[in-house]
Amino acid sequence: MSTHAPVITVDGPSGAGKGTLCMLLAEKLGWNLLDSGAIYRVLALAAIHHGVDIESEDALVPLAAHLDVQFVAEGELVKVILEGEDVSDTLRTEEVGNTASKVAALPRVREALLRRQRAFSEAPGLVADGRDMGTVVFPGAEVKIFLDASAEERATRRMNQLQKKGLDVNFGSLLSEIQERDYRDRNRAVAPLRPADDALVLDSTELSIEQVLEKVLAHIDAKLK
Ligand SMILES: Nc1ncnc2c1ncn2[C@@H]1O[C@H](COP(=O)(O)OP(=O)(O)OP(=O)(O)O)[C@@H](O)[C@H]1O
Ligand SMILES: Nc1ccn([C@@H]2O[C@H](COP(=O)(O)O)[C@@H](O)[C@H]2O)c(=O)n1
Repeated sequence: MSTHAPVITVDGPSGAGKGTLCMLLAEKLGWNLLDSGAIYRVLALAAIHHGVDIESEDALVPLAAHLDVQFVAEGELVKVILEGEDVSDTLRTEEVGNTASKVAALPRVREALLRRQRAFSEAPGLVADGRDMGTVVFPGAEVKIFLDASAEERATRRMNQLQKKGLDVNFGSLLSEIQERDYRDRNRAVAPLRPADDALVLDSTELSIEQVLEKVLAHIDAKLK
């Protein structure tokens, strides 16, 4: 017998702080966590490794359907293992993010990844991070958040994040990569990035991580009580 597990969805553009918020929520509630972007990134990386044409939906669908990927929790971090190899760091590069957004625009690829994402919904509950969590993957979710921030603020956050890792980055190119990815994600024909009709839309441009968490927890309390 399957039991219903509650779901909180957090959608929004790249660098808005979804991953950070979802990790804190999952930790606080003791719920499962789905980083759906990581699944699209893994597919992009698998396509690169296997020399699969990222514009060929026919070639990508079987790869998506049979992705050999494991998410292994290690303390606060989640290691991503693709075909036996730890790809956690490679996965986070802007190049892989950009390729992911290209493969994510293909309808049959998205369809092939749906079941894998829905399988994360298990007791006691799920916090799901992505672009179409509230609109397509979990339309019946109990709580839906759409987290936004200006492109300039998101590029600044990404630059600080990469600089902390010791990487040399250029603000202008980061900003144009973010804008290019936003445009593709918002304008694709299938599952475009947009807030669900019943989502709380939160602009975090002027908010700290703690302020975002406080507002979201108050909304969750109100919705789940
Ligand atoms: N409200 C905030 N204020 C300042 N920095 C923030 C805020 N929220 C998140 N950050 C920082 O911004 C960076 C990007 O955040 P995060 O990875 O959570 O974004 P994301 O929306 O999940 O991006 P992506 O969709 O590309 O994975 C991180 O370094 C994080 O610490
Ligand atoms: N539900 C989702 C999640 C992600 N994508 C696409 O993957 C790209 C990478 O996502 P990150 O969250 O890891 O940055 C993103 O730009 C989207 O194109 C998606 O389509 N649906």
